[in-house]
Amino acid sequence: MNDKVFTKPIKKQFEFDEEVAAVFDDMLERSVPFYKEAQKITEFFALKNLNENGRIYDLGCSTASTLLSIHRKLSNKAELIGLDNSEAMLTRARKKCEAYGADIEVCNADILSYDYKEADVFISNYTLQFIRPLVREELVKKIAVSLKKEGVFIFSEKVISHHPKLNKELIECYYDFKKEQGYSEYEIMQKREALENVLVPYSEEENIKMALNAGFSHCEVLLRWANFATFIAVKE
Ligand SMILES: C[S@@+](CC[C@H](N)C(=O)[O-])C[C@H]1O[C@@H](n2cnc3c(N)ncnc32)[C@H](O)[C@@H]1O
Ligand SMILES: O=C(O)C(=O)C[C@]1(C(=O)O)C=C[C@@H](O)C=C1
Repeated sequence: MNDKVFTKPIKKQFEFDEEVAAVFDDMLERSVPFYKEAQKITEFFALKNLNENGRIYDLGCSTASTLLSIHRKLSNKAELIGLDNSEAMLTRARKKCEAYGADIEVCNADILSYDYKEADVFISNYTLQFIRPLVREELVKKIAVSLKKEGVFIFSEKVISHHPKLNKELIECYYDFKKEQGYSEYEIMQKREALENVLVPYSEEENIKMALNAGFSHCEVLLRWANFATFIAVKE
């Protein structure tokens, strides 16, 4: 279904509710530049670092698109677990997994308080930005602790620049992308307002620093387009 959520005046802050979940796959493909490429690169590095009988967690799995793409390429036995706290998203995730006959566990859980088991890979695409900065680093620490030695954390985020002129241009560049995707100026502004104080992006450097502070030995960018980036953090 086509995303028309912001064609009408907004009444509340952005939420992953029924209305958003119903159009979410279209919203992401048209709102995140190179979304499919980010998913492919996530899939590649996730599979490279997954051991036989290993475990992958996807934090903020939404409709399970990423885990389904990993599942399609899986050659060994592994546990794929998606966590999300939006039942509207999870209903769609379960339907998709059933339709593809994919053995993926999707749970309604808060990624901040979940009791993680040891895992080979953690993924969190476009989700940390929705976690309050005060607790975001605590969550990344929890991920680092729960990863096996040599495990990886792959995450994608909207990013900002601390160079004011460049930051303004990055946003302009992004809005041009959205217009090309068929969003009107009105929809873009409405969504911008709804996301205010809900989506709190860090810069590329701040994301890397956060991962290093949380106990990862290395973190770098795998993919970046203007104000969107995919990172990999390695535990040694
Ligand atoms: C932008 S979407 C993620 C997109 C998805 N990872 C993908 O690549 O298709 C963010 C998701 O995080 C979930 N979320 C936000 N805060 C959460 C929390 N504290 N616990 C669990 N899920 C959360 C939302 O419900 C939403 O589905
Ligand atoms: O549309 C925007 O302005 C965005 O920031 C895109 C974005 C994201 O980056 O997570 C915001 C909310 C939705 O979850 C989908 C995509």
